[in-house]
Amino acid sequence: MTKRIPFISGNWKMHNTIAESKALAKAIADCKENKNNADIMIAPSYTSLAAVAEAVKGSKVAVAAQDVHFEEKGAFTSAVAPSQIKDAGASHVIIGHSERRSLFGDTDAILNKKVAAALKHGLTVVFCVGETLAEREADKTLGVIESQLENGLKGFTAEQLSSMVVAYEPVWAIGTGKTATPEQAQEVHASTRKYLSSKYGEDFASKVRIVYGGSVKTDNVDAIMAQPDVDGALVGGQSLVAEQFIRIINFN
Ligand SMILES: O=C[C@H](O)COP(=O)(O)O
Repeated sequence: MTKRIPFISGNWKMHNTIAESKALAKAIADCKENKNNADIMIAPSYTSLAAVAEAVKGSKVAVAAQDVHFEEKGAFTSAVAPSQIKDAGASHVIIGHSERRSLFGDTDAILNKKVAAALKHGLTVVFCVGETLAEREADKTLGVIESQLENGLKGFTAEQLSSMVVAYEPVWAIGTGKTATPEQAQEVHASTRKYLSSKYGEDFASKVRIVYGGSVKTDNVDAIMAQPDVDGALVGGQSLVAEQFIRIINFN
């Protein structure tokens, strides 16, 4: 079995001033404790991207934007282009977060264009999928996730997607304190890997990292990370406190 490097990421959402972001980023970058040798990524607000990229320079911490627009440049008030994200020092981008899907109208078709734009500029894509509570209760979870992957990633080859990370984030577990049980997470991760294998081949599926997000905390990360198909975490709330995020990076 391929050994996948754990991927522990923090999505700071709409939090922190530039000064606060710099301090948090520095505290994470300066911490030499990384016993799982995990890849680490943090996603500050656009306003803090450049300062955070500067603060973590030379460390193992990668910087991500929380979204990207698909156009190269032009009259798109408030949008940020992939080249601008790169220019600010980010190497990664989160695409398809459920808050983007539900609050800002990002459809599968829009997300597909965002993935294309990000890949064109060499950004590593963290592609988010996940079901709502109603969808889970209607037993539609696996179908919903397959359709988000199918439509969001339409047209790309395994080679193009080779650096992509998939984040499974059940919408009902985000910021609610409700976490999927390790078994629930494992079930979805395993079925997602199976789907990716049927689409992009076994080699791709054995290497792609599928991370879990949704109320990951210091007290549940160990059990979640113990699941064979869970390769990391996308952490919201607890990524805003250096001590907690560092504990999550150093899961047991
Ligand atoms: O991107 C992160 C997720 O939305 C999880 O957020 P949370 O850890 O606050 O539930």
